Amino acid sequence: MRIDIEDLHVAYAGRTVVAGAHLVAAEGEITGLVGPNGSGKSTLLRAVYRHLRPTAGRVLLAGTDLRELSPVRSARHVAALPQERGSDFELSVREVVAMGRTPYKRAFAGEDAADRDIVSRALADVGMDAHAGRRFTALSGGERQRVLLARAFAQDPDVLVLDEPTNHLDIRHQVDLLALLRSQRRTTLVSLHDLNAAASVCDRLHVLHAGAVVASGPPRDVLTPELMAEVFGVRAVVVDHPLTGDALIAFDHRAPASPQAPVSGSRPATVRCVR
Ligand SMILES: Nc1ncnc2c1ncn2[C@@H]1O[C@H](COP(=O)(O)OP(=O)(O)OP(=O)(O)O)[C@@H](O)[C@H]1O
Repeated sequence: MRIDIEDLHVAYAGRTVVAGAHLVAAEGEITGLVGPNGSGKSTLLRAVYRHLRPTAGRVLLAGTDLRELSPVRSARHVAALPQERGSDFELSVREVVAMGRTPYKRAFAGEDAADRDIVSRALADVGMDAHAGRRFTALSGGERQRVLLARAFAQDPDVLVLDEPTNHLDIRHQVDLLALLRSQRRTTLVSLHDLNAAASVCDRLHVLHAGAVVASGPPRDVLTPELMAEVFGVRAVVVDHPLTGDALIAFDHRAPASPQAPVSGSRPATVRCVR
């Protein structure tokens, strides 16, 4: 199922932080959302997984406004890894992952064999099967992250919405997770800070800046040195990755592109939208 975001506006207490965003997450593709701190990535994703109500515009799931679906019906289609990584579950790891089956259960119905299989597979997919009996609150940040991803997988959604899923993960678990997302071929909308990870895993990228989408397209078309300077305020060159051939962004970690960071409320003048 595809997601269409049309003229989306989202505000906190009257302050608009996503202003007229348009983007498509195509069926079966990995669509990446990148942008500086505070550019509105999490806010946009919160509107997609219905944590926030847009002040204007729409989020369409296969052509239907998400708001027309009941919360249970939309939870069967869209699962999220939010940035709020619930630390207050006094539950075992397995119980947290089993919460992903809730949209399919009648009130007070227990797990059946199919649910147990799905939960076990989700735990194995994130490499947390050996920890199934542990208390969620006793896990490390990266382990919690993987359990919450397993909960999203257990929801068996058509669309995955992932806010910084590689946060806290060591490099091997980052690589495993990104490979898993690619192999699933599910419609995935994912925010990522690591632009090299985004370049290698995403079919298309959308760059958010000051609440607006300022560039969209295949990673190699979008992640240019000019965009890196104007949107992120850093110097970089883009080369071919010697192992994979993907775009590899080599940053100058010694000096920014300009003495001051880009002002978060102002949009770059010259970034070109690639469609
Ligand atoms: N719960 C909130 N209440 C009020 N303002 C908020 C809230 N959450 C975020 N904001 C503000 O909205 C703007 C966009 O924040 P958002 O978290 O969407 O950005 P982001 O691109 O995900 O940032 P980051 O890369 O730092 O995670 C920021 O100015 C932020 O301060």
